[in-house]
Amino acid sequence: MTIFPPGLLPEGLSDRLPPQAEASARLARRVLDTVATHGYERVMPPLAEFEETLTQRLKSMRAQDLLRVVDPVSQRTLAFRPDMTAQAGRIAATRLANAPRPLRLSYAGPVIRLRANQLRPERERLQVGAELIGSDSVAAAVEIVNVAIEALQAAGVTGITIDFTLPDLIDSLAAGPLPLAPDIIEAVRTELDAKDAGALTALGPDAAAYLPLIEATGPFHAAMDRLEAFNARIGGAIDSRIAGLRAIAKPIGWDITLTLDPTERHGFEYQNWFGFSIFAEGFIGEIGRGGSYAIARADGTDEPAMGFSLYPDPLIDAGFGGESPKRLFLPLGHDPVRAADLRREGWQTVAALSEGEDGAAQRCSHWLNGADPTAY
Ligand SMILES: N[C@@H](Cc1c[nH]c[nH+]1)C(=O)O
Repeated sequence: MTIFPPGLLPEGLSDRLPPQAEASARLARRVLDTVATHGYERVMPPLAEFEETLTQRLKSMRAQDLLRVVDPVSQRTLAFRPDMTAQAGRIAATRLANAPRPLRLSYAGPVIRLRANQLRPERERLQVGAELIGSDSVAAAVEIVNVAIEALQAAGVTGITIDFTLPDLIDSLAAGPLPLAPDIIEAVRTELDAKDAGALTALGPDAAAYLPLIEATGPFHAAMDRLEAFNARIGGAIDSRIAGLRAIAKPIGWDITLTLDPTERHGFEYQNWFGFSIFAEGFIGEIGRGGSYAIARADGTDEPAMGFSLYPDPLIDAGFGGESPKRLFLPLGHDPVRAADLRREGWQTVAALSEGEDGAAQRCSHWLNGADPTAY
């Protein structure tokens, strides 16, 4: 039998220790508090569900991304949640089906994926987010993007970039003004993703019609001009998308960098007309994502929704959410009434249990010297 070293954890799973564990909770709290000021109310779905209920609700949530286990009790396959958006959708479609719309829900908790991605080796990540259920309008997008920005700013994040995308653009163009044979749609998507103009042209004239989309990428205003030129060439087929993007961008503060990548689809498996990625200066990869999507109702119809999720772990690693608490050592024989007063004033106290303990070694900045906290 293999003996496991007691400190060994499965690949991609790890502990958060002091002080990061507290920083993580604090950061989640700040985001939840910010979204609460905009009317979003918290739900706490379970860590695992029946695999079917997770995959059914959101179109194209792929079963192969899920970490699954067979439940000995129900004999059914359970899956750890990879994304709480699907669970908020399930709650909205079932237990809160009759709650008035729009329904504003928020959530925070760990999510688990089968495989880590190249940028981050963790399979478990903290996800904090908000979902606006009942609308996927431009007004809903404006609210969601701005609430996401405000939540990050409340957490102390600066240098924010929002990258807009139109996740179902290729599908809708292919079904309308720029027809593509079904067997080349995927190849067109791949080459647009790779921004490989040569390979796109090589797929034939139908595919080459999509070339201008490669150019319509980059800083928002310049990229939008190129997207508009493309739109003019296809008879205004994406007028409403363009108007929508412009309206969403308009109220965003000058301190936020806006970019456009209309064909970006990485991470947008279920979003439809609108998607966005959030980046922060100094961090590789996105720290959040959001967009519009459809939730399947029990009667088979769809309900529109819009939301965002943040993945704050890289921020926590970088020290966001950290605060140096005022930590006070209480020597043996201290005055407990005074200590209680000081706790009410915001001190964290560490009481000696035996003679000869060292408060500084307990990471205390001060010790209680009579009635006065005294710095070490
Ligand atoms: N949950 C999605 C983002 C999202 C929230 N709501 C809509 N989209 C993600 O993590 O990629």
